[in-house]
Amino acid sequence: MNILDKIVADKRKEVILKKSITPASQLEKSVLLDRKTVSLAKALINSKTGIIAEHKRRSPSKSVINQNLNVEDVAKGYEKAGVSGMSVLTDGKYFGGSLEDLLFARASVKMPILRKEFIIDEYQLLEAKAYGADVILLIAAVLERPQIKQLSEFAKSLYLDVLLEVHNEEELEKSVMPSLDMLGVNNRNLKTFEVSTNISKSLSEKIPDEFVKVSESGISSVETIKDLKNYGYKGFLIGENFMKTDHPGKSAAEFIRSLKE
Ligand SMILES: O=P(O)(O)OC[C@@H](O)[C@@H](O)c1c[nH]c2ccccc12
Repeated sequence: MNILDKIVADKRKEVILKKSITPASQLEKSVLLDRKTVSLAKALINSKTGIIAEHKRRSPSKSVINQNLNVEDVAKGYEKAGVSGMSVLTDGKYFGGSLEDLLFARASVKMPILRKEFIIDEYQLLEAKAYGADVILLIAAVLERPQIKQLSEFAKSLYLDVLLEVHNEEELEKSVMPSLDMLGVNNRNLKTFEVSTNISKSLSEKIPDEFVKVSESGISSVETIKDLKNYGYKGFLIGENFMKTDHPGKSAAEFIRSLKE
């Protein structure tokens, strides 16, 4: 079994257990469920830089990245740096994140927040909204087209933006539908962890113009972003490059400063 299959198998068990503790009907009563969301897609269209900065403590590919930070400080630092949005990993077992991280990030900043999670069930979308997310991620590698349709339409009914992530042409072709807002190309293969920003370049022309294009993972230089902008990318998801430092907010601020030069 590859790592992605393992993560998803664990996620299915997790969702079943969570539903038995907190039923969906209870999540629907969350005070945050009526919250007005802010659109990441719109923020990216209106941004010169388009950085989406991630909170990620560890990952299966890198193990520990940074366990010493406070999510509220990271969120405030990113917002001060002028990023377009923040991504918060909520998977606990493989990424060391939690829904509490999402909630604390939400309480600290006004910018759009993405719940970075392996979504396989509508229940997780209710959770996303209930804990303060504005945007959800759907990963084409772990979903069939009918599920993508069902989950993205449910997300839209909650006024959440949808970022659909692909890694190859086949995933892109099976996924395109009107209920998506942004199409993300993951430069990292989630099964092998190989990283190459060339994947963003080669897939760019196959992404229909109505979707905001986002390039995800393995981005550590301003030059890479300047290059990817020529291929129509408006959003750039960066995790490790900021999180490996003692002050992710400060490194994001420096990064954005040099991107503007
Ligand atoms: O830390 P990086 O290489 O800058 O990558 C960030 C983000 O793209 C990555 O964490 C990610 C992209 N898609 C995912 C899906 C699940 C978990 C994590 C991810």
